Amino acid sequence: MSSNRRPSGKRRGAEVRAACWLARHPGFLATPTTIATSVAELGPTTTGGIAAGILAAGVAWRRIDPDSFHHHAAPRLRSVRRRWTRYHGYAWRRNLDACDLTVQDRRTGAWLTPRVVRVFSPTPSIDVIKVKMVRGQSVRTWQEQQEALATALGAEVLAIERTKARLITITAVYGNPFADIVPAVEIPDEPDEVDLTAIELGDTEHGRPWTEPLLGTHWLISGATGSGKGGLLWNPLRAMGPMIREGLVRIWAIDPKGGMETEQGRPLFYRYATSADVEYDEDGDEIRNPMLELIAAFRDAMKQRQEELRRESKRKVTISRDTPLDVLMIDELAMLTALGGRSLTVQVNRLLAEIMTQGRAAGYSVVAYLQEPTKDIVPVRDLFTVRICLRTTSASYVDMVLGDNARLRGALADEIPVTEDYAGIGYRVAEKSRVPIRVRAGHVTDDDIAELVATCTPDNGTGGVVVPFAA
Ligand SMILES: Nc1ncnc2c1ncn2[C@@H]1O[C@H](COP(=O)(O)OP(=O)(O)OP(=O)(O)O)[C@@H](O)[C@H]1O
Repeated sequence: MSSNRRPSGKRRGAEVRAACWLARHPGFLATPTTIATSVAELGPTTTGGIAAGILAAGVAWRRIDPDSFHHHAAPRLRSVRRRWTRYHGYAWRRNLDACDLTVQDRRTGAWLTPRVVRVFSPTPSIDVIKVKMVRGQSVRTWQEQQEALATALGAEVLAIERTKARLITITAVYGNPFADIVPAVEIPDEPDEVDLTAIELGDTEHGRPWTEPLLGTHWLISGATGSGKGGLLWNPLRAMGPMIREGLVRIWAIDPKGGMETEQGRPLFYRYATSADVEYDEDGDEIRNPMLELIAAFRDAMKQRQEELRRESKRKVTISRDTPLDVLMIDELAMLTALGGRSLTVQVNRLLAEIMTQGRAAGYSVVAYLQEPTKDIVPVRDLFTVRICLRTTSASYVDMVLGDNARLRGALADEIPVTEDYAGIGYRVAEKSRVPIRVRAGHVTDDDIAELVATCTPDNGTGGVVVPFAA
């Protein structure tokens, strides 16, 4: 039965409110109680020793295994600290007051302050704050004050969305953790220094190396024009340089934008095709498309490798000169999967679906770059296992690349400013927790590419000879 009762106008008693508050914050009583009990039972020296031990263990954890510390402990500690410093008490109330986000109860005259229910700070620059709105407010009330609230909180950008009845989620991004350009990743000296399960691409916002696995995965890199996708093409090549040189990794490169972006690296590639190689008849109809031929040849090579593995009763490839990691890199995938002629797009989508569903165990990976990640542009989108989102032109693209609710959890890629200061900055999400992390690709200059070509050109490369169509 729905209640039509109007609010009584009476506030709950102070003791009831205090009890409710304590029920919501059990740690507030539990912590001093535990300390007091420990002091009474074990004595102050032992209690102090335990506390120092816990602190020392935390410091040691951070020093010995910073990645796992940043993944597991730091977000929790940071969330608690921020909850009580940024989003609590007088500071929180004053900020909301300044933005007209507190509401006066007409009957009691009391000022009602929207309550922070939960704070999660996955990284030092991202806070996700769940707030319970007070009566009379809607998500629109908050969205209208979005800019004022960002200023009051000192955040660079905010996103506000309704997540449940009366609950909103505010995602706040603070500052730019990448004040300096990240240099291009180093080219290792020898192949055994390359880890194909951790290819370095740049830095995370924790100041740690940003790595992604390539063996057994397919990468999708999405970003608007000028967002810095080039860095994510050249850094992995630099990181794998010695393996390319020794024929342990073979790059099959396709550039549907005519080769402007990739021409400089041509000697590195095992196979290479660009839109400039497409042949037309006198009527302008396409008679030969080497880019399609290259994808078909990649698929055929994968089939052959699968057959060899089957004959040897192996489930997975071991990377060697005879069975290298074959990587198909496609700059601007949309040109082949949506924007080409109908026959081309149908064939490319079919081939890619086949390669991406079967290629991983055989050592065949696809790395694709694109600007618009919608399903009609890239029907094979869901087959990519590693996804990176640089600056996007639409808020909806973020979840398309990084998965449901990635934007709400902090990946505000559509809010990355359109300036070169922010080029190469984007988001990735942690596999298990789905927590977004800000990353920046290393900045690869023409000299860095020239160094790569000079030191890592393989002797088995065809220098761009296009293989015949064997589909
Ligand atoms: N990681 C980076 N750090 C600093 N600056 C970068 C970085 N990556 C790219 N830039 C700069 O940003 C500009 C655009 O980069 P880039 O050409 O790689 O963008 P893009 O996403 O490939 O664009 P398009 O889709 O138009 O080819 C370049 O001038 C480049 O120098």
